[in-house]
Amino acid sequence: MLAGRSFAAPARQCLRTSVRSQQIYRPAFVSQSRYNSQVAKFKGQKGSDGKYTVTLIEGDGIGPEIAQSVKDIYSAANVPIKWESVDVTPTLKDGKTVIPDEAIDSVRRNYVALKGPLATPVGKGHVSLNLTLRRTFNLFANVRPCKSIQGYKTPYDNVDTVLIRENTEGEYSGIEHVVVDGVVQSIKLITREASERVLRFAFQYAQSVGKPKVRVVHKATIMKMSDGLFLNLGREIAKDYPDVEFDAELLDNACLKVVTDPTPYNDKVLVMPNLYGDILSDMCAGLIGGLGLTPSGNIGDECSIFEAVHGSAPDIAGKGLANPTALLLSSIMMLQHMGLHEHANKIQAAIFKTLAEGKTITGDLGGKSKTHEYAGAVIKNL
Ligand SMILES: NC(=O)C1=CN([C@@H]2O[C@H](COP(=O)(O)OP(=O)(O)OC[C@H]3O[C@@H](n4cnc5c(N)ncnc54)[C@H](O)[C@@H]3O)[C@@H](O)[C@H]2O)C=CC1
Ligand SMILES: O=C(O)CCC(=O)C(=O)O
Ligand SMILES: [Mg+2]
Repeated sequence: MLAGRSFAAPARQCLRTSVRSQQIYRPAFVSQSRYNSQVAKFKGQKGSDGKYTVTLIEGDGIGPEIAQSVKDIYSAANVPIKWESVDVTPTLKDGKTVIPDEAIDSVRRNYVALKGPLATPVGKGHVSLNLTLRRTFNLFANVRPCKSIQGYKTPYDNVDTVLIRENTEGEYSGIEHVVVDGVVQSIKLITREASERVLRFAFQYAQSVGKPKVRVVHKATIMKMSDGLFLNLGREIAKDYPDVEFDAELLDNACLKVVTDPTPYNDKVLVMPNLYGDILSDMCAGLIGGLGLTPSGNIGDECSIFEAVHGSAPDIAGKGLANPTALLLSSIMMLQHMGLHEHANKIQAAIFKTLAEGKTITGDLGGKSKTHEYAGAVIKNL
């Protein structure tokens, strides 16, 4: 049983099926020593009231509505967490748009944050605050698990994919300039350092959740140097993990195959450059019922920020229609990351029970319930 189990268990021990089945929403660390040092930090953060302080960025659009569900459920479940809400509305500093120092300091102090979606304007306007946060804290791996929800019928009953997205560079850096009028250049920056870091993370993640294979998803046929570097490093690093099988697949083919039949992807951890992970993770969400269901964790050495895969959903914001499950499952990843397994398991079970009952579910899943009604049903099932 997972509850109370330490990450300090040897990697091979983690391959036991009983543990594996419960680890889906749990991120792993690149090394046991890193995990141990993070847990030690969390433990050191426990206040005299027995509670841990966690930074909460409620975010834009549906953010405050779904964050409220998390707060209500956590309070009902007596999770020993005090939320420290911070505002990340960007300000101008030395002519640059920056996230306020109070927010940055809060995440640094608490080591862990739960984040609602942050909207990015198209074209002119501030740079993505999501990316700014990932870069500020060097959150190098974005773990995006996607698992079928029992009782919620989709064309596939057995989706269990895990995608790990390089989180700090690639096209997503948005390094662009006008060459001459009518010609713009966008630079895809790929470095050995960031690629190696996320690739090693993927192998160790595969070991810790008991998936026997790592697959690099790439387009090295076209981007021979950038994706070529990522792919070749994958091949090299695979030699250090002989118990994990390694292969590679072109991105376009992966898109076709995963929507045709996702089952062959269940035994693999997919690892890829930033933009590909962004797109493929929304596609995987579509396989299990949509963006209302898929969580993620941005993992770094010093801090980690957990957030849903989805954005601010302006089309339904402020109407009480949002499904808070994705943010809730992100918070489950967060609790596992903090070693609060018992609370994680209890809330996760209540979420899945509520979804399986199918009586009090939100519109995106074909139900009629409001966000707070669904949260209320989860609380009843705790
Ligand atoms: N990590 C983040 O904070 C992200 C932020 N964004 C930002 O979000 C904004 C809106 O982007 P969109 O392209 O509209 O993508 P979106 O993910 O916000 O919404 C796409 C579709 O999914 C639905 N949806 C998303 N989350 C849902 C939920 N929890 N419950 C029910 N339905 C849900 C929306 O109603 C919409 O129809 C943009 O400004 C974008 O930059 C987008 C993706 C991730
Ligand atoms: O930062 C943004 O605006 C989009 C981020 C996004 O789509 C993602 O992280 O999946
Ligand atoms: Mg995205």
